[in-house]
Amino acid sequence: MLYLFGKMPSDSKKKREQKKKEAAKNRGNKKPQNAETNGATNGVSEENGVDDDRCNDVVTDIKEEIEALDIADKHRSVTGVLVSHPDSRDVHINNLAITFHGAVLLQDTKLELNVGRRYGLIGLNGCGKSTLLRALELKEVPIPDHVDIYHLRREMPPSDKTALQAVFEVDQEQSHERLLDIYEHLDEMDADKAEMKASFILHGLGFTKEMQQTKVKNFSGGWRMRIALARALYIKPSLLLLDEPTNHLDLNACVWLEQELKEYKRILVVISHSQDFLNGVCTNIIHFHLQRLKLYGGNYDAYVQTRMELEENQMKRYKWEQDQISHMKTLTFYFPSCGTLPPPVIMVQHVSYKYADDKNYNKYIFKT
Ligand SMILES: Nc1ncnc2c1ncn2[C@@H]1O[C@H](COP(=O)(O)OP(=O)(O)OP(=O)(O)O)[C@@H](O)[C@H]1O
Repeated sequence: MLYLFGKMPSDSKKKREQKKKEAAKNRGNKKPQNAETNGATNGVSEENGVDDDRCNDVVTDIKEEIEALDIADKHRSVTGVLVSHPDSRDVHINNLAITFHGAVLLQDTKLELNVGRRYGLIGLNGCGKSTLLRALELKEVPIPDHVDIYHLRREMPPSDKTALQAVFEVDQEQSHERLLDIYEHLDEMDADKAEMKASFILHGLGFTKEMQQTKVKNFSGGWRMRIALARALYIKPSLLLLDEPTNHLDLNACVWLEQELKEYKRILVVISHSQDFLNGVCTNIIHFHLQRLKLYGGNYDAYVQTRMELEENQMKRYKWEQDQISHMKTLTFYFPSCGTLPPPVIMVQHVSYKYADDKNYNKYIFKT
C-alpha cells in the first residue's frame, strides 16, 4: 500500500520534502539520522534530541497513508459465506469474491484457515495479496466477532513512549476488542510477567536493554517496524496477518522471528518474498492464482514439489489423451487428384418443368 505514495506523491508531501531539504540546508547540510545506514547509532537518533521536523514528517506520512487506506477501502467490495461453525476458532469462507477499483481480484473461491496452521500467502505482484489481508483485517468477510485479528502493515508511529512501553501497553489498547482465550491470556498477562515478556520479544528482535528504554520517536522507520512486530507477537491474536515481516530485519532477527512464529499456536497468514522464511515457518501455502486461492499442504519447498508433480501428471494425462484420440481415428480417407476435367462436365438435354403450388407439389413434373 505504501507504493501509492511511492508512485503518486501528493502536493503536500512534495512541499514537505522541499521544506525538509531547506531545513537541512540551513542546518549546514547535516543529513537526518537513518538507522539502516548508521550502524553506530543502531537505529537510534542522536542523544542530544530528536529531529522534531523529521518526526512530524513521519507522523504526517503515516496520517496520509491512513487516509489513502481509507479511500482504498471504499473501492473494495468483498463477498463471502461463513461455512465454519460461528463458535469455531477455524474460519472457513466459501464463495469468496473481491473486487478492487472495479477489477476482479478473487471470484468464487474458498479460504480455509485452521487453528495451529501457519499459511504462506504467495502470488504474482499485484494479484491482490495485501488487499485480501486488508479485507480480513476489517472483517469484510464474515469472520465471527470472537476471532481477534492483528494486521501488521506499517511501523509504529513516533511517540514519547519507550519501546518497552509501546509493546507491553498494546494489550491495554486492544483489550476491549478481545474476547477469545481470555483466561489463558490473563494468565499470560500477569502484570509482573508482562514487562518481562515484552522485553524478551524486543531482545529477540535486536533491542538492547538501553534501546528498550529509548523513546519510540528516536528510532528510525526500520526499528519502529520491529516495535510494531513486537507488539503483534506480544498480543498473540487469534488471526495474525503479517505483510513482509522480514523486510527490516537483519539475519539474527530473522532467525529469531522464524523460531518464534514456528511456535505460533493460533492462525498465522504471512506474505513474504523469502522462500527460506516461508520454509521455516509455514505449515501450508495458499497460492493466489487466476482469481482463485489454492491450498497446499507443507512449506514452500513442498508446494514447489507438489506443483511440479501436478504439472507432470497433467502433462502425462494430456499425452495419454492425445494417444487415445489418435488410436480412435481408424478410418483414413484418401482423395487422389483427378486432374482437370474436359468440358462439358454436365450436359442436360430436352428438359422442361411445370410450376406446381404447395398443394400440388406431388404433381411437380419434369418432362424430358
Ligand atoms: N489506487 C488504486 N487504483 C487502482 N488499482 C489499484 C490501486 N491500488 C492498488 N491497485 C491494484 O490492486 C491490485 C491489488 O494490489 P495488492 O497490493 O493487493 O497486490 P499484491 O498482490 O499485494 O501486490 P505486491 O505483491 O506487489 O505487494 C493491484 O493490481 C494494484 O495495481
